[in-house]
Amino acid sequence: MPIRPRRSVLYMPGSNARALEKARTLPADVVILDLEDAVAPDAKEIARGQVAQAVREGGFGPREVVVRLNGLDTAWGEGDLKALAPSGADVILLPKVSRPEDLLAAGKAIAAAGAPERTAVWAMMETPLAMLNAGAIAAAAADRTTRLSGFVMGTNDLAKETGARIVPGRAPMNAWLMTSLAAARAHGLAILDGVWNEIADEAGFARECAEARDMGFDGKTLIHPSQIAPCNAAFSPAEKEVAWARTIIAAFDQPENAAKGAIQVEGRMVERLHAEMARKLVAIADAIAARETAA
Ligand SMILES: CC(C)(COP(=O)(O)OP(=O)(O)OC[C@H]1O[C@@H](n2cnc3c(N)ncnc32)[C@H](O)[C@@H]1OP(=O)(O)O)[C@@H](O)C(=O)NCCC(=O)NCCSC(=O)C[C@H](O)C(=O)O
Ligand SMILES: [Mg+2]
Repeated sequence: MPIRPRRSVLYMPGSNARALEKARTLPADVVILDLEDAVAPDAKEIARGQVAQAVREGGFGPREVVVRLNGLDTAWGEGDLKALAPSGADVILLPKVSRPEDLLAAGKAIAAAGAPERTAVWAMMETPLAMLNAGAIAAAAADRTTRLSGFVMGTNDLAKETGARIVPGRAPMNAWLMTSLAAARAHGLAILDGVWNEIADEAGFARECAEARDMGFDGKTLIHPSQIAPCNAAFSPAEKEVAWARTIIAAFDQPENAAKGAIQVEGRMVERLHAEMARKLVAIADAIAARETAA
């Protein structure tokens, strides 16, 4: 699979026509057109129609287009599936996945509703059961009928369902975040951090982006356009990091190092696993550069 930057992942309510229009021009790497919790029950049908039309019309350029459906066990799930599965969205995001069986059933329903093969599935990790089943849910990716290729943390629902508070540093949630992350990586999935609700608290947001990057998330889900630029900055490798990665790669490419497992570069011990990490970092930096020159 080609490496895609997924630094900034902006939710927008499917009922908000202005936001859907703006999605085509904002510098987010991924847009999530939401039919679930951002949309009031009275607006569900309008939102479904608007999102289906927006995805069909296209015009999102390099942005990955994700549609979040209502739960397939809700009054709107089946209608959402019929309208959105064949739309050509890059990803269908399923809310409140709690067990691997949820993904197996959804995969069948998505195929039956006419989704093209290229449409992938991401799972919202946002229930207490999902935290207990994270490894088994991620392992469902081995069954290709699930189409599973990513996790999205739902920290608002986790707070609601567990009573854990969302506090600076997120100590009450760190075990869940890191367990979900390990589960995702064990099975080759992308994983995105939850949202920061305090739109006006820019310093707090920057701190949480840096934490999420250091924890290993690919990017962070967002709720407002003002969060895109700082999020992109936090999840882009710094020039110094890219230069160091290139130095490591070049060092291992030297003929005298061809048979060595560990070498010294500029006073530091570097192993072949560091060269692998360096290649990944350079690939993501190149993908970001390509994204930023695109529309
Ligand atoms: C939070 C908001 C309701 C705030 O809206 P508003 O007060 O209208 O914001 P502004 O006046 O500052 O808007 C300025 C302009 O930006 C556009 N805008 C705002 N938000 C978005 C957006 N998300 N995407 C695209 N464009 C957006 C406005 O239209 C204005 O445009 P212009 O007319 O040109 O000036 C609102 O930001 C919002 O609805 N945010 C998204 C909420 C959402 O999607 N929530 C669901 C996901 S969060 C979640 O719960 C995740 C998970 O499930 C969990 O459990 O944790
Ligand atoms: Mg949620």
